[in-house]
Formats: sequence, structure tokens, C-alpha cells
Amino acid sequence: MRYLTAGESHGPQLTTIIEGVPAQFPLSIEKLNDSLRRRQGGHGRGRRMQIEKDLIAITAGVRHGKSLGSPICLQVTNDDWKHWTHIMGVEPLDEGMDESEIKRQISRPRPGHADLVGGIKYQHRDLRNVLERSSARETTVRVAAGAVAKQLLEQLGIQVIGYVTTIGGVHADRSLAEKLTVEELIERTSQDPVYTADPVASEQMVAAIDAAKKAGDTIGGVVEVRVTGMPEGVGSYVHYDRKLDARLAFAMMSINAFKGVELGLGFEMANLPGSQVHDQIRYDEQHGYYRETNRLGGTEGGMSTGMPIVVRGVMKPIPTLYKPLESVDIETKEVFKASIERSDACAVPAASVVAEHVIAWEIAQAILETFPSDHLAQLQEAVEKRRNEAKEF
Ligand SMILES: Cc1cc2nc3c(=O)[nH]c(=O)nc-3n(C[C@H](O)[C@H](O)[C@H](O)COP(=O)(O)O)c2cc1C
Ligand SMILES: C=C(O[C@@H]1CC(C(=O)O)=C[C@@H](OP(=O)(O)O)[C@H]1O)C(=O)O
Repeated sequence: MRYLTAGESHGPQLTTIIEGVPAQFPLSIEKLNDSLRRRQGGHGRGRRMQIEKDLIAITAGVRHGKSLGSPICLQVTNDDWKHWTHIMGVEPLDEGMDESEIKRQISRPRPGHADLVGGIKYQHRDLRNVLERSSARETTVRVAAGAVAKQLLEQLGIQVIGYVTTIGGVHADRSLAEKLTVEELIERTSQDPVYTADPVASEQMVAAIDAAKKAGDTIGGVVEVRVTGMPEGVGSYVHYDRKLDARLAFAMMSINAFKGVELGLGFEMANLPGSQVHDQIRYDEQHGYYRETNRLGGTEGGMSTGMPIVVRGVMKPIPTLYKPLESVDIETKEVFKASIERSDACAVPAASVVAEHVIAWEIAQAILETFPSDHLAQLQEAVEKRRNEAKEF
């Protein structure tokens, strides 16, 4: 299974084409739209999210609510597009329109965004040509593709949920999330303004976002994704590019503004002896093999152990600041202090939804590489067979 995305932040639409989805699997458009709605939310988002009402149009690959096995095309319209047709260069200027204003090029790169290096690399002197595509607006259709993967995983008894554990130095009590089932976690985090499972920390996070916004600044944080119901042996130790943990790290790091990834105890492992890191192996007839603890976060040797996969990613503070940072105008080479019109003060909650979906995608892709999957029943049977084989091993 693979996918491509296309689309600019203020272009007419965003598109993804997904190839390799098994046939005969029911796809709910309501669930796809629910994922998009969650990505738009969370305390700290800017004005753009009030303009957009992200909704999916399925334009290929599905008939009577079921996948055909052919490529699936998903599209999301940018509602803001209608205000940008002149700036994006698709409509001639109206009579009396000020050309210099409409064609104004962006020559002032923002520190921490793709503007300057993207301009140098592709020889764009109008940095809008860079920022239109480097914008995290693109994560809309990455979430759409991941939402297809999530529905496929659901059919195999696998659930994926993402939530926030840290914002701006405020840490949620992670043991609260650990105590909950996936259903409870979904329920709890979906009612929380910053998508945590800890109401006390949540209040402090909201205050931290408001304080940063007031100061013209931005803050980052950490998101956690948990995958339950994994069959054993997804991914492989035999070749570097088939290692599941490596692929999860790649997926997490590919999200805009993500700068670090860890599984299980993660970086904390550096401070602990092996006896407090490795998970002891147990067996009983009902469960088969299991680990007493889950400090490694669900993989050994690049393969799923059957324990929940727990992966975290850190998001840096958003680079566009109301409080100006210094940069250099590429036309005049003069130092300027950047000021902006609109931006998110904190998008960590939204990013937890993106993380959930890119991880779901990666898990689904590795599963389809492991088991025969022309159609859903064949895949379900193969996954069940692996679960039984693992128990009887
Ligand atoms: C959900 C989400 C929303 C974001 N919103 C903004 C934003 O409003 N303004 C901004 O400058 N960056 C925003 N970013 C971050 C930039 O897209 C990102 O920093 C940029 O693409 C440069 O990539 P890098 O930070 O990975 O180097 C957002 C990221 C995510 C995941
Ligand atoms: C549009 C989204 O996020 C955008 C991500 C983003 C960036 O630079 O990454 C910058 C802002 O875009 P603009 O200033 O063009 O409105 C955010 O609103 C979205 O998440 O759907």
C-alpha cells in the first residue's frame, strides 16, 4: 500500500491517491470526516481553522461503501481558496485591482520554516512558492490516508490512538493514560481541549498556550501514540528497511515540526540498567506469550511483539511568531523583524491526531506486506492464523 499527496495550502484542494488497499472492505466517510474534524481542533489553533470545514470527497476506488481494490482518491477542498485566486495566479486581476499588492512577492524568510532553504534549492525568489507546500495544511490528506488505514486496522482488531503528553513544559501524568482502555482513552481525550487524558495538566496546558499567545510566542510539546491488538511478527529483523520501529520513527519525524522520536521508555533507557529495561517473557494458555512489562514499547528486533506499541514524538514550537524574530530580506539583504498576519500559537493537539494517523498508516502498510491481502477476508484469515501460530509456538 502506498500514497501520494498533492496540493498547496491556498490552492483549490488537497488530494491523496492510495494504492494497494484490499478489496471488499467497508469504508465509512463519517469516520474519515471525524478524523479531519479532530485534526482541525485543539486549543491554540489560529484563525485559518475557523475558515476551513474539512470534508472528504471520495472520487475513486469505492462503490456502494466498499473498496474495489483499485486506487482510492480522496479530496479536500480549501475554503480559503476563493480569497486567494488572484494571489495564487489563476485568475486575471479585476478592473481597478492594485497589481503590486496582489503580486507582492514574499522576500522575508521566517526563521525555522522552510522558506529560505526552499527558495535557494528551487530558485524561488517568491518564497510563497515554498510556504504554500511546506505548510502543514498538507497533513489534512495525510490524516485522510491514515483514516483509511485506521478503518482497515479496525477490521483486524487493531486500534490506534494519539494524544498529548506535554505542552510547553507542562507534563500530563502518563500513568493516567496507561490505566485506560483504548475506548476510554478515545472518550477522555476527545472531550479535552488539548487532547490529554489528564484534566489537571490539561488546564495548565491551556493556560500555557494562552500565555504564549499573549506574549506573541509559540510552544511545542510531546504526543504519544498507542497501538493495541497487534499480531506478532509485523516488520522484520532481516533487512534495515523492513524494521517496524525504524519505519514508525520515520513516519513520526515526517510530520512538520517534529524533531525527535522514542519508543517505550525511549531516551530514559540511557539512565537505566538492562534489568530495568527489558521485558520478561511469560506464557499462559489463554494469552500465549506475553511480556510482564512493556518498557520497549511493543517491538523487538524490528518486529511487533504483540504488546501495545507506544511511540512518542516531540514537536518544536511553531516557527511563525507574532513576536518578531530577526531575519534577512532576500532582495535588500537588510535585517528585518518579521511580523505576521495569522498563525497557530500551538498545534500540538492537532499534531497528535496527525501522529495517530501516520502511525496507523505505517502499521497497516507493514501488515499488508506481511500477509496476503487481495481482499479483506483473506487478510483477516491470515492475521488470525498468525495469532494462533504465535499462541501454539
Ligand atoms: C498541525 C500543524 C500545524 C502547524 N501550524 C503552523 C503554523 O500555523 N505556522 C507555522 O509557522 N508553522 C506551523 N506548523 C509547523 C510548520 O509546518 C513546520 O515548522 C515547517 O513545515 C518547517 O518544517 P520543520 O519544522 O520540520 O523543519 C504546523 C505544524 C503542524 C503539524
Ligand atoms: C492550514 C493549516 O495549518 C496551517 C499550517 C501552517 C504552516 O506553516 O505549517 C500555517 C498556517 O497556514 P496559513 O497561514 O496559510 O493559514 C496554518 O493555518 C491546517 O492545519 O489545515
